[in-house]
Amino acid sequence: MSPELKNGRFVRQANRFTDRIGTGEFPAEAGRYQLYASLACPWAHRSLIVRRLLGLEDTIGVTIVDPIRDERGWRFTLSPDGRDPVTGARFLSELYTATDPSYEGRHTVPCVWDTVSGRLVTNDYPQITLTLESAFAPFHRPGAPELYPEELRAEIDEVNDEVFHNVNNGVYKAGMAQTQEVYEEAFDALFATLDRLEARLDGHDYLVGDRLTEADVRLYPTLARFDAVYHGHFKCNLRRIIDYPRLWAYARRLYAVPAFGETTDFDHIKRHYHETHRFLNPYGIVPKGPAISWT
Ligand SMILES: N[C@@H](CCC(=O)N[C@@H](CS)C(=O)NCC(=O)O)C(=O)O
Repeated sequence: MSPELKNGRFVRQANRFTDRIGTGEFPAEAGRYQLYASLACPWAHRSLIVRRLLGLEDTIGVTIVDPIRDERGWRFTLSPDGRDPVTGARFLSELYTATDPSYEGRHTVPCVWDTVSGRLVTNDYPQITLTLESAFAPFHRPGAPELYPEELRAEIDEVNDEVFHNVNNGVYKAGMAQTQEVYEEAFDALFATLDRLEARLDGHDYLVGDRLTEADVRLYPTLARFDAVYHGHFKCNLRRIIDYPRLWAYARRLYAVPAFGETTDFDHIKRHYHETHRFLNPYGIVPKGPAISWT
């Protein structure tokens, strides 16, 4: 990653491709779109969880990138011939360039490719899960959960906002900080929010409305990566998730759901961060621990 830094502060780039499936030239259709994801990336993890929860595996294909990103970016080296089976590309960047030859931002996952027009529709990760929940509703499996119900949206949005700034992106702000002050600010906000979430889960299995929602989908990927990566690599070490009894029980409860557990790959997670972020970990040594059982 080439972090976006302003005064020692990590400021995440805006999402460049923001067309929406279900509008205009991009109708929701089975077999038309391909999702590109890394099992290491928390933003991509959300979309893999929702695809699986809603039973969209046969509707939307997925290509998983190699967990290690080198100077050429995400690669399709998990395929036997090193090429994405859908587009034939070797690097994710080829999909970005095919869509906009002048694009100069980072080539990020998750993103969604349209096989009909041969271009990227979106790399707007907060919108991707909402699109799977709304535009693809006709393709959901019977009994699929409604993750963003109308009556809970205001509360879900409020929780998501705090979780995004202080937790999902908060760990990156702490980990990428280049001044002590910026680091401590992110660190304090992160643990203050984790404390609030711990209190919020008192007597509740889920964050909002006593049911599984988009709020849980967005918090979980950060919890899954926390003790294995963020605690050490990003210096988020006031406490671990296993030190929070309710958050830890909640994280394991979600992990037991196949859509969460089976999309959680600790090997990709640990190798990606420690081997890719050489500016934080110059020798690329991957820690052997921690010994934590999620089951
Ligand atoms: N699209 C967002 C979030 C997605 C994102 O950051 N994905 C990371 C992986 S966790 C990525 O693909 N990074 C590629 C790069 O930095 O070159 C962004 O641009 O910040």
